[in-house]
Amino acid sequence: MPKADVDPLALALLPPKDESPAQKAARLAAEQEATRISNLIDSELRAERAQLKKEAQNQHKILLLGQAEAGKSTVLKQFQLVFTPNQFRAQQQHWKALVQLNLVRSILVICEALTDDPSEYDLDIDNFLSLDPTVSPDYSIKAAESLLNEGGDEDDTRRNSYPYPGTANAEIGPIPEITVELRQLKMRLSPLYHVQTVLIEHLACQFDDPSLLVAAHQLDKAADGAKTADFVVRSNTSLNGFLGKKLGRTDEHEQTQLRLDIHEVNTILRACRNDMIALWKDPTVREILHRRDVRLEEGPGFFLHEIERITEPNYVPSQDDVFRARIRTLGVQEYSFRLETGPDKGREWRLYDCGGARNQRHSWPFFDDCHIIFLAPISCFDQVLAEDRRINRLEDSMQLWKAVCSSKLLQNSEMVLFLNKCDILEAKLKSGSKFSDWVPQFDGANTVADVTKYLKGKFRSIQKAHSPGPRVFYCHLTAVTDAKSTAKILNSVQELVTRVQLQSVSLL
Ligand SMILES: Nc1nc2c(ncn2[C@@H]2O[C@H](COP(=O)(O)OP(=O)(O)OP(=O)(O)O)[C@@H](O)[C@H]2O)c(=O)[nH]1
Ligand SMILES: [Mg+2]
Repeated sequence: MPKADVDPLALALLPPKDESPAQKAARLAAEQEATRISNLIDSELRAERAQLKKEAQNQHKILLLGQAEAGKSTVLKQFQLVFTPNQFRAQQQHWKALVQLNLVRSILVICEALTDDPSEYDLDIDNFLSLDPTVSPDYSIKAAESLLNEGGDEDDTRRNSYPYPGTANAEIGPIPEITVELRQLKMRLSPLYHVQTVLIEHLACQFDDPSLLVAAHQLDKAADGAKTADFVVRSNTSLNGFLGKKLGRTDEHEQTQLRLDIHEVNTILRACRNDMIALWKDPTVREILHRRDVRLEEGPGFFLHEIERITEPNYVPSQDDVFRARIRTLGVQEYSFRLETGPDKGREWRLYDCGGARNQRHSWPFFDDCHIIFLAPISCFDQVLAEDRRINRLEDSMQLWKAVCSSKLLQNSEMVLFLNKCDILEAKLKSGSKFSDWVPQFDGANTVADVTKYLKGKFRSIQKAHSPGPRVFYCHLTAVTDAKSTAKILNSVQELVTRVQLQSVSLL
């Protein structure tokens, strides 16, 4: 045989030339055993793969997508209430610290606004309440003309720069004088900075997320001028995991300390109750907020109308409080449950709640066998993204919808669009905000019916133009903080997903 044709590996595996019969028998036995073990591993792997495939077929994956504050985490809570109500109720009390924190943050926003020295007041309200501290200081938005322009490219030359009226920095007229009484009130409420720190620490333990502790300490340091810091729920924390968790610390002393701190929080909140109510009711305060264009009522986690109830000694969050409590999602939060009733009983649902801020979207997990619930908050037609103040929020939702519809990986996914926050839209239109001031092409009446009809048409045409293949347009007008109407919608989503599954099985 020519030298080049010799396989060096085969040569190396040849038995030794001087192998004795006993050595040969031992070698063959060892080879046989190795083959048996290899076959066993192969068959175990095959069985495992088949099991995973079976489980995947028996599972529905739903991605909740949309920009920050669209309502995705709220839909997740609604799913929990509709499909695993016992679990939801069992966990209701765990939301208490978050509701208290939302309330305290609102009060501190007001305290920050109570200054007549403009150099002292540069509070970025969106960030203070919920979002990234790293936002652009540019308070312009895209031209309304390009707002609903379907192509929606990123051409800066088509942007109109004009001041955004919904920001804290857009001061409208002079600030009324801050009376001695108000200054004293503000002083008496200063222990709330400490309350805020303790609550964040407490939540950090519930979430088992030390980075929240960092946020708490930053707040501590900046107690006399806290302007940033955020509270978040991170990926790899499942909702079930977070809420089911006991205080995460192992050290008994620390746990006791934390409980004492929480006791202290409740005491301080009760002691500050009347001052908080007085602050929120004060006409001068309202005027200052108006002048500074701080619109707390429209923001997330607004509990100022319920100070008395929330500061009660035995306060337990109501169902409604849970839906209104605000915490930002970072990364992807997973939540799974099995249907307890109906024809699809036993089927596992896996929901993926994705952080919607711009810097979170790269981690959205797209699967080729999932369905999408896309939330577009339509009340924010006159607002900009907190993380990029050049971008109008409605425009951002449309661009995002376009990107999701265009995805090739998602071409077989059903997409259900929730035009959300219809309740806020209604209040806004009724209070005099004109949709056509922001969307000049809109020539309908300034009513929810006309505005939603118009927006439905826009989203429908984006889907039609950008989907890789034909796709049915499923759209609901929602206010996902409302349990009753949302339950109906989630049931119809469940029926849709089940029907699609049955169809795909019958096609196989
Ligand atoms: N009034 C009203 N508030 C809503 C509605 N949907 C959501 N919210 C509130 O808006 C805030 C933000 O909702 P989330 O569900 O946390 O938003 P998200 O999409 O998960 O936001 P990220 O986690 O930042 O991506 C919460 O305080 C909700 O209670 C709605 O339809 N109406
Ligand atoms: Mg969220």
